[in-house]
Amino acid sequence: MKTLNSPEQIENHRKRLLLSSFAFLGCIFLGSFGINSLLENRLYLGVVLLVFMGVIIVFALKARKTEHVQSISIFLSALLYLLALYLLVMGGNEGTGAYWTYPILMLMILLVGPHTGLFFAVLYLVTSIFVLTTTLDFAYDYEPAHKIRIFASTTALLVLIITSEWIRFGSYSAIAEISKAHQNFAATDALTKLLNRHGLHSALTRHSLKSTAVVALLDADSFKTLNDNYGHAFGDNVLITLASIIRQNIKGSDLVARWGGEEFLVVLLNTNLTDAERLIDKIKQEFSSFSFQHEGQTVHASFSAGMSELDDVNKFEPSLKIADERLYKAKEAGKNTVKMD
Ligand SMILES: Nc1nc2c(ncn2[C@@H]2O[C@H](COP(=O)(O)OP(=O)(O)OP(=O)(O)O)[C@@H](O)[C@H]2O)c(=O)[nH]1
Repeated sequence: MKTLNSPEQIENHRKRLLLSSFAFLGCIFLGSFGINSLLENRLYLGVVLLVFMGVIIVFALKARKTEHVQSISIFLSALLYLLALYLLVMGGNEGTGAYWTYPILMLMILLVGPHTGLFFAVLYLVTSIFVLTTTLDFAYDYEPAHKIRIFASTTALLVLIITSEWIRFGSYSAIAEISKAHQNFAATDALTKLLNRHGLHSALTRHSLKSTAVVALLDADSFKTLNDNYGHAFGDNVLITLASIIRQNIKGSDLVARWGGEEFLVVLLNTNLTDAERLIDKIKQEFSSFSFQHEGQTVHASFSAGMSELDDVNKFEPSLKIADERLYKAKEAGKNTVKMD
């Protein structure tokens, strides 16, 4: 079975299952009642039921192949509304049509959810008041007491199903929010609030590069010494500051992640090595001239970087390897350096 990754996919899956089970039930009930009505010479009713059965089957099959099933669901709910109204007005077989409106109305709301479902429910109640209180020549002649019972039980059913749908939708929205928060949490580095490795990988797979991008791997210089001399909290502050300087200098569409302890990875989109080097150099200047304070003393930090080109998301790992090799060269060249070859 295909894995359902988002609440939206789960909701679409629920509707698909609902349509399939209704198509199955529809074949049994609409089919047998339709054929029976034809055999008993109730031509219109028989044709309506059989045509409806066909429509449901076609749409249930179509929904299996469609990603977003809401438009199909709204269309089917409108047809279900008309079918329920038809059964109420014409009375089906000797007035029993009204009984069949109950499952039909239930499905009409389950298919579209609480918001659109409320619209259909109110529409049905208003039209059924009109139908039950007006004398129509072609309509089934219900007993007055029967009319009141039909209306009262329909109202009770619709109120219950709409309420339960609102509750389901409320819990579903809460779960969706929690799930989103967990996804963000799993993709974010706690210290710098940048993406973490996992977050960058997933963000990158969502991108299809329109033109060349550049991968830059930045590594804070002599960070162990900074930690040893000024403490871990000071080191943390240096990392937070570097993260913030990078973020301020890149475009919203670029990606930046904390790659490891004191290592940051930047993916600059739609650019080339020359322009990207200019930008990383600017970040380097800004960072190295930043004055950190420690017990009245001013401390400066720096980073080294290696850069490489990326023309295909699938070639990320080889590009990263090249950037890493160039970062190593930058460290060997005396640190506080950017290497792009
Ligand atoms: N404060 C702080 N330090 C960290 C964190 N993550 C890793 N480090 C430290 O970063 C230091 C990295 O040290 P090394 O890998 O030896 O690198 P370096 O001292 O920067 O040396 P070069 O890379 O050659 O410049 C280690 O001492 C880690 O403990 C963190 O989240 N906060």
